[in-house]
Amino acid sequence: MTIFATVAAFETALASLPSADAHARAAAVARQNQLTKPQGSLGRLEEIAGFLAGWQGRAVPRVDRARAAVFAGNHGVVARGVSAFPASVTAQMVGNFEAGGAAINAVARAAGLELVVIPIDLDRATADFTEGPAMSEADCLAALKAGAAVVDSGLDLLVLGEMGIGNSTAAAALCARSFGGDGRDWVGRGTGVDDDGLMRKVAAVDAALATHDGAPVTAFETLRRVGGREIVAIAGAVLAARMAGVVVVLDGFICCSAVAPLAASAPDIVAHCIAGHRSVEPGHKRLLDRIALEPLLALDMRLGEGSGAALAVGVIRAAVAVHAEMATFAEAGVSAA
Ligand SMILES: O=C(O)c1ccc[n+]([C@@H]2O[C@H](COP(=O)([O-])O)[C@@H](O)[C@H]2O)c1
Ligand SMILES: Cc1cc2nc[nH]c2cc1C
Repeated sequence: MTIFATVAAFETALASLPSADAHARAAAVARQNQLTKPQGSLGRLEEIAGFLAGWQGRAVPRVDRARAAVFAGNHGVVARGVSAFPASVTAQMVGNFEAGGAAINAVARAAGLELVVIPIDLDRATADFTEGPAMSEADCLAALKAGAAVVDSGLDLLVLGEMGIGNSTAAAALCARSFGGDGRDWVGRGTGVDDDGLMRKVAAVDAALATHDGAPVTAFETLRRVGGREIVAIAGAVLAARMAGVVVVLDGFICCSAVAPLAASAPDIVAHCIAGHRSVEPGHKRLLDRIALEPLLALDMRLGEGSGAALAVGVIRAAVAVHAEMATFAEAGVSAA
């Protein structure tokens, strides 16, 4: 993917994002308004059908080929005691994903999603970003490319997720550096740290902000400095999906944090994205407000691994089904208003 060959190509792509097909969207809205229901009565299901129609360029959208991609990475900042779990759990959970035993496996099966798992250099954690950049330029570009590789233009929907012990601290740092605020504004309990762990997370984010203060606040530099490989890969997948016109379903706080540095310079970057759910990690609501996405579900989840986004696919499938299958007033002989 040439847009990830160089940093300049990446930033240029961000500055020239394609739009949805307005004609296909208008045709979908016109069809919705003829279906046997009071106009607007299917609420956000109607909006989802129009949204998919616009990005797929067809008046009657479909969800035949849907993929979930879960990226995994390890984080040097774990040395600061920021997670309730040891870093070794990242690779162990990848093994669990590959064996089919994790929550995402079950939810993906229930939602009719193909699942791909992409561990990125798990034996080579990022550097501790409280002290310097998490990644080299080459490593960050490689992670963007790993993300882009899960996108193919034949997909009807792409669900994104992540696994990485310590990555809720990286997510908080990405949000703070992109949107302002400090550790206290963006940090939460992640996998379930106690009060001391929470204080260590706040301190790590504040230290990272100080260390990288003065460095350029571009999308690439923020990803490279305080991100992690799995998060950068999600950013790459979101941008590649946009270029291919593929709708993305985002998961929780960490997954959504991947778009924070992009949204800071290109607010329209999430125009092809649906927020699958709102996680209980407190930064997630703040982040969704900043990127103006309204989550489909709010089920008090905080698992990650794409689970909330995959669950939302059931709602999206139903939106597409009613749009495609309902009779119009004329077809059913029902009197219109
Ligand atoms: O999706 C979320 O909002 C979410 C909230 C809390 C934790 N997680 C998951 O837990 C891990 C990060 O938590 P932590 O405490 O290790 O930073 C990572 O593997 C995420 O997938 C995910
Ligand atoms: C067990 C476990 C499963 C996960 N899935 C996503 N993040 C996770 C973190 C932990 C600790």
